[in-house]
Amino acid sequence: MCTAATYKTKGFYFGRTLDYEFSYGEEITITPRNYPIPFRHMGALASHYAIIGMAHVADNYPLYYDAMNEKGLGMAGLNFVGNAAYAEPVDGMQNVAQFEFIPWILSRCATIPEVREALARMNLVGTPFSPQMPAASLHWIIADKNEAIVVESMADGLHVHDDPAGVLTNNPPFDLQMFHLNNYLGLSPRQPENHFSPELPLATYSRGMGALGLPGDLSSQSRFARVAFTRANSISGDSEEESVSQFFHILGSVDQQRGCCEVAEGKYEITIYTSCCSAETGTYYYTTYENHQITAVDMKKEALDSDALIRYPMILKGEIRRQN
Ligand SMILES: C[C@H](CCC(=O)NCCS(=O)(=O)O)[C@H]1CC[C@H]2[C@@H]3[C@H](O)C[C@@H]4C[C@H](O)CC[C@]4(C)[C@H]3C[C@H](O)[C@]12C
Repeated sequence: MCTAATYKTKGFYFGRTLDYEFSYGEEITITPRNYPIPFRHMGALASHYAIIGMAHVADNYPLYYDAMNEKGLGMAGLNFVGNAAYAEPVDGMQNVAQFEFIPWILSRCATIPEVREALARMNLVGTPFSPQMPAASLHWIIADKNEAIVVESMADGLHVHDDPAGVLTNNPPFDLQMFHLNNYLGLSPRQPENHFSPELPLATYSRGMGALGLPGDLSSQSRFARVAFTRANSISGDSEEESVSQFFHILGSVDQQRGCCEVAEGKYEITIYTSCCSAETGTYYYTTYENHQITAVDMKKEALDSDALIRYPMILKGEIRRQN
């Protein structure tokens, strides 16, 4: 399972949890402006916006999971198993393989209106990266500081949904996830009043009862509701530190602990990493399952006009700061 979210203070923040039972060996990867990005059905793009994100690099190609470009546009791919369906290449369209979707969008678009235009001439195809790496079944959240959208390629075509909740998890399809939120419209961060029956002596006995009924399990539908509630009611200061700290708390509401989600005998899905990209500073912040210290890679400190990928392995292990 995975969860992605946006967050706005004075700045704009975008990130995700990557929940799975194993890792592909991902690294924080910067694609500088002059790295020629090859496209299977279109040739290479010689120069473009710089991109920072989490990627598995194979044959010197950045297979991004989530990323942001230097204009502050963010994009993440999340599992959409059983629902994702990709098209065959079509003449006269921009045929984009699903593993190219993040670089294709982030290399050329600065805003969501530009993304909508690009999507109108795109055909998302199932061309695999390699025989060992078949097309992943994904759907995507794309966001700038003003709005978020979700892109789902299904058997009946490409769907582009507005995402006013600013979150995405996995199944079911996005329109059903949004509809399901109606079940929770009575929840509130404030204490509830007795609407049950004036004839019964009902009263609150604890703080936090306004959100009683928010689902606590790890299913994607429950995580969608939980993270949407947490994000919508989040309050923090405007500084980068306060915003980033709050962002990790928002995604912390759907953190997956080892042991709670068994996917096969003795195999457990966990939150392998959590990320937060800052649009203003071009920084990729992350934590890992064993490293709760927020670690940062700042793309503006790199030679962004270069032509070679810049890679930072994740710092996987944290340290306990001892006070005595
Ligand atoms: C497994 C990851 C998604 C995690 C997730 O959503 N888990 C939820 C599980 S469930 O639905 O709730 O069961 C996805 C996100 C990005 C994916 C990777 C990226 O798409 C980049 C390449 C794409 C290639 O086609 C396949 C390998 C790959 C390297 C992908 C492997 C894998 O499918 C990743 C890592």
